[in-house]
Amino acid sequence: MTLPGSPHVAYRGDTLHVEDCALPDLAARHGTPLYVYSRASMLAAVGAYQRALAGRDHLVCYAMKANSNIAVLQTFAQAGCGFDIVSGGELARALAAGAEPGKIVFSGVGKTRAEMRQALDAGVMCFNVESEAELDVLSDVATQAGRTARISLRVNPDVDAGTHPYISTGLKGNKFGVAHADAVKVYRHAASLPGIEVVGIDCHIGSQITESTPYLDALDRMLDLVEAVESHGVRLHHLDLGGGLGITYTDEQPPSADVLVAALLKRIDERGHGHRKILFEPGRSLVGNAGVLVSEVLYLKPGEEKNFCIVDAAMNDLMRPAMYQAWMNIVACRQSGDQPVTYDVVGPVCESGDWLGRDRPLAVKAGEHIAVLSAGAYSMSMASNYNTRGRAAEVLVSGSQSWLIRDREQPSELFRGEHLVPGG
Ligand SMILES: Cc1ncc(COP(=O)(O)O)c(C=O)c1O
Ligand SMILES: N[C@@H](CCCC[NH3+])C(=O)O
Repeated sequence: MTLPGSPHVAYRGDTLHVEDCALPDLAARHGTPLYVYSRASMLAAVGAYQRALAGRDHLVCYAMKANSNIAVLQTFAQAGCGFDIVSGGELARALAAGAEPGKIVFSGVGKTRAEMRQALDAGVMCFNVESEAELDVLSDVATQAGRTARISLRVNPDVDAGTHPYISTGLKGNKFGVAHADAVKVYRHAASLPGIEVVGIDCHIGSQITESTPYLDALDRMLDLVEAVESHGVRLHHLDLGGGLGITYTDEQPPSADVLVAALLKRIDERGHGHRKILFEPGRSLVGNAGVLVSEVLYLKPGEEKNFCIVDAAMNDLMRPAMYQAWMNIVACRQSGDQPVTYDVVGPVCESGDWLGRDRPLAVKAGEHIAVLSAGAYSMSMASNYNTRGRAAEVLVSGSQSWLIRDREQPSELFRGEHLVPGG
């Protein structure tokens, strides 16, 4: 039976599989909560971008904040991707996974001097600079290091991405990027600074975007700027169109990556910019539908107003429902013929906000497993240790093969760096 999301996550008979691996078997082998990812799903997703960009100078930089397990990064590095990073920690992870430094772009509004130095020493392709103040500091750090920082400005195009306010980034009121109206001035300043080489322009308007129109509007605003900047003699070699393409959690129908990229390339060509290198920074659309979170049903608790299905995964494992009221599909790993009951699916954490799904029809018993679908992006990467809960294990699947790509965190690891005070 097919489910919304990835074709690689599907029922075979009554049992939910990721590719050829049955989820109850993986749960029995590795315990729960357990994240399971389909490699074929990730490769298909990145392939759609790459095919649409074939024949032109391009780079798909996976926005690794979506899912930063090093085996996931390795998968994308081997597929030819670069990476969009936002911290020194992400740089270290990307390099550990085999990323080519020359394919890394460094985004983020609050890069520290130490992170800038680390990235310069590694030889990243480009810093996506988000303010004039950051530009001055980067010039200083690069000059002191005797290096040149290649930069693009992240421009805030003031376009409404039509998504959740917490994940919209391209409006005037957002903290991200340089205001469109200031960009020419800031580019001219950049071009005058020692240790700085201007190489591109960048924009990222938000996440879980389900329409092409905001992208086309932002692109037009960017191309206007490119023309204005170049009229002042500052050359821009690449256009980085950011990430943000949405996925299907339930009934959303975002454009496919092929369709979106084709529409953007058409506009770029029509406006005479087809010679430029094109970058994208997709995160969610490469990994979101590739992952599931498998959890064991601990207790079924009938209530006066609600029935609760208490599972062993909680908001610390998967924060999206609590944080954004995000709706994520929850299904039984083994379908039974029993009549479904409507439950709030909740975890063991001591917060009323600790829920994974509300009012969900499920036919499950204690000891059986449920799976939260489309949990490959912003799920494990946002997990915390709240309530001193070790983070989940992770498994990568390819066909009938599976690899444990992250051990379950043990309680002793959680207070390893803490210290008792003397004489207490
Ligand atoms: C600068 C930047 N690039 C790329 C992304 C990836 O976004 P998404 O996962 O929605 O594709 C993000 C996160 O929204 C971002 O902040
Ligand atoms: N964490 C958000 C997306 C954030 C995008 C970060 N730039 C989500 O789960 O939807």
